Amino acid sequence: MVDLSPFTSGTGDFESRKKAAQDLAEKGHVNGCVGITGHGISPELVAEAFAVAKKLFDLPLEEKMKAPHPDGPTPHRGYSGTGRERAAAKTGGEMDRWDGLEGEEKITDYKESYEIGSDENKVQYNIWLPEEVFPGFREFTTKFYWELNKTAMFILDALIFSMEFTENEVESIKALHSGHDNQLRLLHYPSIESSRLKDQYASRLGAHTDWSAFTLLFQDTHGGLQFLDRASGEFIDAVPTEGVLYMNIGDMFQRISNGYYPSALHRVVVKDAGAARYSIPYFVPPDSHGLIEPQPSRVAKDGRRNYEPVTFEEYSEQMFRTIGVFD
Ligand SMILES: O=C(O)CCC(=O)C(=O)O
Ligand SMILES: [Fe+2]
Repeated sequence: MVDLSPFTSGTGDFESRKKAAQDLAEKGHVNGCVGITGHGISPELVAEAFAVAKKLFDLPLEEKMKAPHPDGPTPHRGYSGTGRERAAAKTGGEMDRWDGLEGEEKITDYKESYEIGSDENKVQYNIWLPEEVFPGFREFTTKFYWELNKTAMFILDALIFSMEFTENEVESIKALHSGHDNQLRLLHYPSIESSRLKDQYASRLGAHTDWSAFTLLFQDTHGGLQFLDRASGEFIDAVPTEGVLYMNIGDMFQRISNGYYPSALHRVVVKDAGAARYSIPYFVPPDSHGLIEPQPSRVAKDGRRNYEPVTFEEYSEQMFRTIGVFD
């Protein structure tokens, strides 16, 4: 756990910010993930977001399908129903294990999602439900998106501060994070029948890293999110804790930091007797055309550059071609 209130409160002096950043650097360096307190997002707003997500997923399928995620990677927006091919592909090996349990047909009904971005993003353009299907959905999720971006920018400040980058480097990294390429995802993992629960650690979302610079994650009380502990090779629970949001480093900040912060490998397993689970990830990538590269001051310290420059757009396309999934 890291307390980032010196960054979010607007009152943190240099010393308290420095301490918080050092704490972040020490803990985040281990597995690329930390729990964050003092993040500045009110519990009421988070509760409202979960209520909105539940209301959305409770709608009849034909209503949700009025904002369908298109085939292909762009835009990665709108509603994705359960059982899309890409979801199964993402869980790769772990689906086999799950399938083998009862020799049932491939289980596909385990996750549905809705992706939201900035209305100013013309490439990843939003796909909204007609207003009458869910009055207020667009307004609330847009407000929530920009509230989360404020916290994301404080976290970016803390990450940058913790790396002791030069002033020029700080400015160039910040300039790459306008917020218009972020992605708010509402996620629902339906409940799983007890007859299918022989292996309560069966997977809901296979192990992966995010492509973002970093990701914020809110989850309900059911648990299931796990991060890889790199030293032991074991997955450890990100225990749902009141007031805590989990932050994980993604592939882009791993590159920016020349690998100082590792991109966190994580997955979601079934817990809590297969109860339905809701979660809300918020991905914070750099703007798609900006060049992402290990910062020279860090490269000088490390004595080598661990990654070649790439834009987020190139990287996503490359990843998409390799694994055929969107995120
Ligand atoms: O549902 C979760 O807790 C994690 C979701 C996740 O890792 C993702 O969408 O990339
Ligand atoms: Fe993820």
